[in-house]
Amino acid sequence: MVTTSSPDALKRLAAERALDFVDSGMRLGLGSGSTAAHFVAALGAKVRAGGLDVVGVPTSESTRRLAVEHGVPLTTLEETPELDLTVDGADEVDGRLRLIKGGGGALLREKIVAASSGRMIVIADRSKRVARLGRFPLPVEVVPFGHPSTAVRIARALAGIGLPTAMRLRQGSGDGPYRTDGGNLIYDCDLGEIPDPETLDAALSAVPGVVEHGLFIGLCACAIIAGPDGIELLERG
Ligand SMILES: O=C[C@H](O)[C@H](O)[C@H](O)COP(=O)(O)O
Repeated sequence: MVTTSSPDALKRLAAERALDFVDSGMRLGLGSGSTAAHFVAALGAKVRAGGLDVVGVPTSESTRRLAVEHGVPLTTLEETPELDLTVDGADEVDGRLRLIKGGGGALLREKIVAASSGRMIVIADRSKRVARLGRFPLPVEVVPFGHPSTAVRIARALAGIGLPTAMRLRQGSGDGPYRTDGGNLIYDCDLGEIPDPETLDAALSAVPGVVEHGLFIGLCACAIIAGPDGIELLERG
């Protein structure tokens, strides 16, 4: 039984539980964000203790640095195109294991790594579990070339399926817009509840200039959700 409901303690609890799914010899995708950081730390501790022989592909430069710091051996998708398991966080998870990701800007590499994995497990605290996706602004990654024009076409695509069109270009910590690890830009879309994520997925993917978006559909096989009363395991049937 968990004695604290602090979000960070719950994130760590979910991350540590994910270690049960990791076996020696596995090729792992290493997610990004604060929950995934707990997993990388726990994984590194087990590797350093000599109990685990794994390699990992990081989904962001920050995860790469963290993995090095914690002694997790790394590889790349160029060297290791197929992975066994990815463990990653999420901004929202619904009951059908559909996700919104990309709050930290790592959605493109995260989706490539998850799609390259035999299995994706999401780790999250209870606040991420939703009945319907969309309260969290949906990140849409676009190439810098002509991005205001791409934004107009994203808005038209949203309006075409009856969704709100409010969006904003994500700002960086200094001057200018936020840049992803791949040098792209992100528009965060305030959609509210998304009635049909699959239709939205198709509509956004069809806009030239959109590199990727934060809806992850059909990728997650299992979610480990930690709450003050314990862990809930959601698995795809
Ligand atoms: O781009 C960031 C990733 O999709 C993260 O996994 C997601 O934002 C969840 O992050 P956190 O575990 O920090 O809430």
